[in-house]
Amino acid sequence: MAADFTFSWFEVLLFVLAGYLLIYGRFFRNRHINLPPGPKGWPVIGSLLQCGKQVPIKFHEWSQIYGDVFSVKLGTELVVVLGSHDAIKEAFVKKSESFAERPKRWSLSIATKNKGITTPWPEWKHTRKFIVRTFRELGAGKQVMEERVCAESDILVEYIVNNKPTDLTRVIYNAVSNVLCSELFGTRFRYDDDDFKILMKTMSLNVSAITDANILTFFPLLWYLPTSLKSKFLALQSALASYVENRIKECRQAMHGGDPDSVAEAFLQRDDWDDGKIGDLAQIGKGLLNAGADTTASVLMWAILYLAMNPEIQEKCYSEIAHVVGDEAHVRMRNRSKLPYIEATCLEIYRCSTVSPLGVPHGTTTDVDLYGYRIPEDTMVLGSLWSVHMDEKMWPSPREFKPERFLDANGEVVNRERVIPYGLGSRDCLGSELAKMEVLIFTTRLIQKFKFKLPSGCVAPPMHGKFEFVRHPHPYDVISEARH
Ligand code: HEM
Repeated sequence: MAADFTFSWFEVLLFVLAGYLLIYGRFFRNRHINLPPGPKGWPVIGSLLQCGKQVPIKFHEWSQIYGDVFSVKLGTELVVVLGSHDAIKEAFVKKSESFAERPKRWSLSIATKNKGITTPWPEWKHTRKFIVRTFRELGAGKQVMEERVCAESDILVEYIVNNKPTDLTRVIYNAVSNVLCSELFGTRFRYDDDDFKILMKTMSLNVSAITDANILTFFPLLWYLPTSLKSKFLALQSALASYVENRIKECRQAMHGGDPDSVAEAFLQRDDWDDGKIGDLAQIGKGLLNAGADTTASVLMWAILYLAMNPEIQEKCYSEIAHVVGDEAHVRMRNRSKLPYIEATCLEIYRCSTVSPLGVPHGTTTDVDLYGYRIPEDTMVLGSLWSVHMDEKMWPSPREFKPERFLDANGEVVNRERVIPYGLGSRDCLGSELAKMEVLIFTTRLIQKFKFKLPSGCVAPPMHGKFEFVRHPHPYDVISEARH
């Protein structure tokens, strides 16, 4: 219990000293290594203050000063940042074995109980492979996934209030979370279901708790102190895990014995399944909810904002969809090649929104050489997707929203491989196939049904967005005018 811990000042001082000696032991070891260059930070806090609130923008500036690979001290943590497409490819694809871990840090280990996927858990490879296969079977094989996304996009349309300035964040979150629940547990929920409302509330609190708890990664000694940051973070993680565990138990009761139609059912049908593993499966499910809902919802919120701010682009998208599939049929993944302007618009949405600007931290499995520098084992490595997507040499006027930059003179889509919202390599986004489907089907369904406009006289929100763990747009109201 938090209140039972009392320390004298002398004990605190001893504790802090011991901790920093330990950490600086590592620092002195690293001093003799040929680390990538980077900004000089202060003792103890490193360069945290220089980063400010717009960390990816600062990292982009530093990559222009120090090069494609630079290092920075954040608190007590040495972080290596990869600031270009080439550097990310070199590390995460070509030297994937050395960069494939997640860093062994307390926040990650405690939050995941060292289980799940986004975790320094020895079994992550095995688990990841199984989930990718299950998603593939639900997606490509039986097309259950696409049907579910189409059905949810129609329900979303019903919930969107016409002609009244409205913030759509909540309904968009409901829709993408419901798709995830369908994939994970085989059931969707009514948006007014009490259990679903609790899940939504817990997930939204969890997003801020994860962002706030970042500081604990950079000052790991804080984990030993009974701070409210830590207790809030742990309480929300455990609430989410027990929610998932209850859904898995329901799923087990409803199992029909045929081909699995959800991730939970696929696990429950495995030969090596026993009920003692239910906690592990809950951690896996929790990880998928954490990783999949906020990111996808944020891309869709950016999409609506960019469309509302660019009526001509919105109309071009509508005309192409109306011409190729009409007003009623859903756009399907197989239609993509016939919809180059839509594909270009989605690429531009991904690029301009870059909702995961620094990806998920990687950890080195061994001392490794990169671009002539030496990176020590278990160093935190971040791929700056923001730098890739804001590279002026590749994307002139990178802050402008211009789908045309992805179309050549013949109207063919170009440079799609230079947009990497899902990362690269063996730890890239595990849910990317589902997410791509959701972004395409939801965005096109909304364009088919509505004309989005910013309320007259209203100033667009600041477009730099809020850089949290996920990059969100600032809250905004939009008018959704029904087309038919
Ligand atoms: C548009 C939406 C999404 C974006 C932009 C996105 C982006 C990313 C990125 C950048 C990473 C880190 C890659 C790396 O470490 O190099 C990642 C990892 C991950 N994503 Fe996504 N993601 C999205 C949706 C989803 C969805 C829907 C799911 C689940 C169904 C999901 C599950 C995961 C998981 C589990 C990981 C960690 C993989 C691992 O550690 O091996 N993501 N995502």
